[in-house]
Amino acid sequence: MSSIGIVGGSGMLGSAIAQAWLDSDAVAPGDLWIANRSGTRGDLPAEVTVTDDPAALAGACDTILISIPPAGVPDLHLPAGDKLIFSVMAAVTIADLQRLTGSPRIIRAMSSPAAARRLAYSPWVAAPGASEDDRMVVRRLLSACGTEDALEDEAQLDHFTALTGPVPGFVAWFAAAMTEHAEAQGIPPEAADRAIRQLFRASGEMLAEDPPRAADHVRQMLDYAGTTAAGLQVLEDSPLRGDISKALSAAAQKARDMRP
Ligand SMILES: NC(=O)C1=CN([C@@H]2O[C@H](COP(=O)(O)OP(=O)(O)OC[C@H]3O[C@@H](n4cnc5c(N)ncnc54)[C@H](O)[C@@H]3O)[C@@H](O)[C@H]2O)C=CC1
Ligand SMILES: O=C(O)[C@@H]1CCC=N1
Repeated sequence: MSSIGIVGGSGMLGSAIAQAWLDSDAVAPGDLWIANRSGTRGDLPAEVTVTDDPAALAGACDTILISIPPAGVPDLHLPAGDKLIFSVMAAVTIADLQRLTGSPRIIRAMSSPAAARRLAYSPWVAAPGASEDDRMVVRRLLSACGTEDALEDEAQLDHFTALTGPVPGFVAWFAAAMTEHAEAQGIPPEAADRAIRQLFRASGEMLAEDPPRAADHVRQMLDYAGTTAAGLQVLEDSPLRGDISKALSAAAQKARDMRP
């Protein structure tokens, strides 16, 4: 593969993606460029080129991933001609990316730091100027980070910014609530912590298997009509489902409000 650069490649998400690419051999270290604010290498292998100049990276690389905070976008100088640009930034639209880089070949994705474990979910939307080859390149690069899906409606990426961008994100809130409940019952905090971490590890693996789907698991437990069903019925009768939807909508709205 030709050179590929990550602007913001030492940040939380950019470094996770770089690690996935290097670990999976999707990108050879000698083909990878990283731009960050300081130009410092950190733990990156010596063959990776590190720069504090995004324009130099854009000059050298055929494919450029942008992963900087949305607030930094107005100050970013990244003339890219017609190179392939792809972004995992929240809030920054395909139109913004076209204005920023001048390139028509844009693919906008959402991903997550779970990429470091090759467990990210990365939905993406291509601009009309992106070719079939461009789509294949990005599909391969995002597959190296976990699973990916091509979508048609760019607006849905704001919802994925809420749903799957943060890891463990909203799931951590449920784990914390269960841990607090266990502690409130007098269970020693260390045991409560270990118990709930193990529960979420096992649940994650079981839910990743398909089928059954999450809703089918719930239905099976309700049908079993045992202890779990008694608790689940309290949730079913509560406003929690609507509140979860409100929370995810607020996060998606924040992404829309953060447009640079
Ligand atoms: N951290 C997360 O969980 C997720 C982050 N994202 C998105 O990823 C993007 C990056 O987020 P994080 O990695 O959390 O940020 P971060 O703050 O950890 O890292 C940002 C990186 O960008 C570099 N940077 C900033 N401005 C730059 C510039 N003008 N030129 C070169 N390098 C520059 C910084 O040196 C740093 O390495 C954001 O747009 C965010 O919305 C998306 C999904 C999840
Ligand atoms: O919380 C945030 O703003 C970032 C974007 C998506 C996930 N984390």
